[in-house]
Amino acid sequence: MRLLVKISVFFAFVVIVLGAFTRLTEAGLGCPDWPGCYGFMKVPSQEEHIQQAELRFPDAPVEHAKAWNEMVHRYFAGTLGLLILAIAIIAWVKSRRYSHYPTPVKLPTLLLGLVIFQAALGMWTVTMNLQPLIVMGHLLGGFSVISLLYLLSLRLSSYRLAGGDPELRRYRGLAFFTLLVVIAQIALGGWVAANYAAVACTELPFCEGDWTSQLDFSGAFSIPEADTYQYGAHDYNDRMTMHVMHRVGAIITFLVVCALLFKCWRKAKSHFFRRSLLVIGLLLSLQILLGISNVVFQLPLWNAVAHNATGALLLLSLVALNYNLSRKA
Ligand code: HEM
Repeated sequence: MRLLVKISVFFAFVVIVLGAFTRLTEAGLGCPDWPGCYGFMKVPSQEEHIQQAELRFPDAPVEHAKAWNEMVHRYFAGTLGLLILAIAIIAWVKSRRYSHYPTPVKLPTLLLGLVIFQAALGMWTVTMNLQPLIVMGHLLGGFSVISLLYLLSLRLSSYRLAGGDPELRRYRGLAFFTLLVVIAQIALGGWVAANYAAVACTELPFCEGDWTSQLDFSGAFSIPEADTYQYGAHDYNDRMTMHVMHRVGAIITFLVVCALLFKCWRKAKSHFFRRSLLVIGLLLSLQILLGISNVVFQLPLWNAVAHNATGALLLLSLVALNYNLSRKA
């Protein structure tokens, strides 16, 4: 089961990266239906199938590259769903057969429920034409799945620091608060991405022109009526406000994470904790650099994919720190 969970963490990471790639190549609606693609289980390629597809969906001509991006994401996500199902079944069976050897059951069951909900969000992403709340929810769902899988993998591994570090345990509250701040920042990033607000503010450190008088907070967190949300439905002021919120969030996140790292570093005695603090610091710096490059270079594809992937890794590094701070054995 331990190996299966580790493989699933890796798979979840691949699914997250493929999800970002799909969105950024504007392939979110590459297949207008779900779970198939134009009614087929793979992208239609033969002439006769393409004709059938275009008869079924006259408003959505087949674009092979986009459709394949979307389908590869779905195949990997489907495989991840099966892996999580297998983990849940193994956990249930083990906990019944070997009651003297405790096997986590609640976490695998929660994961199974979450991955089913995540599949539903994937479907609504398509059927509701990229509604931003659904797109952001799908991003957060993916990050939740990988976090819980990683937590399960930590629970199944033996602790490398027997007894933990009692000096550091006092920072559990701060570590948990930092985790919540990072989750909020990820949600803001998801909102910017889902509303195509990345290029709504092109200067640093803040936006061009008289941006302060154009801020519109209620507009930024509303959802306008629209037939499709591809390429965004908000006006400039709303998008610029979303973008500014994510930048302010980045400053707050930076300060809170640095405070945690600074306090823990002074008390940490083991290499184990020092290494994990270093990893968090490196991921935070990389994430901020990638965020700034998103703005300076106007959202290059691989930069934006890397910003998403590093966000996931930063989250995992904080999940691990939180878990290890409270772990005793
Ligand atoms: C700790 C800091 C940060 C975290 C955790 C974070 C996280 C995220 C996440 C998860 C996304 C959504 C990615 C996606 O859906 O593909 C995002 C989007 C974005 N972030 Fe950040 N971010 C951080 C800092 C920054 C900074 C400092 C900037 C710029 C100054 C920035 C600029 C952007 C932009 C422009 C997007 C939209 C990208 C797109 O449309 O794909 N981020 N961020």
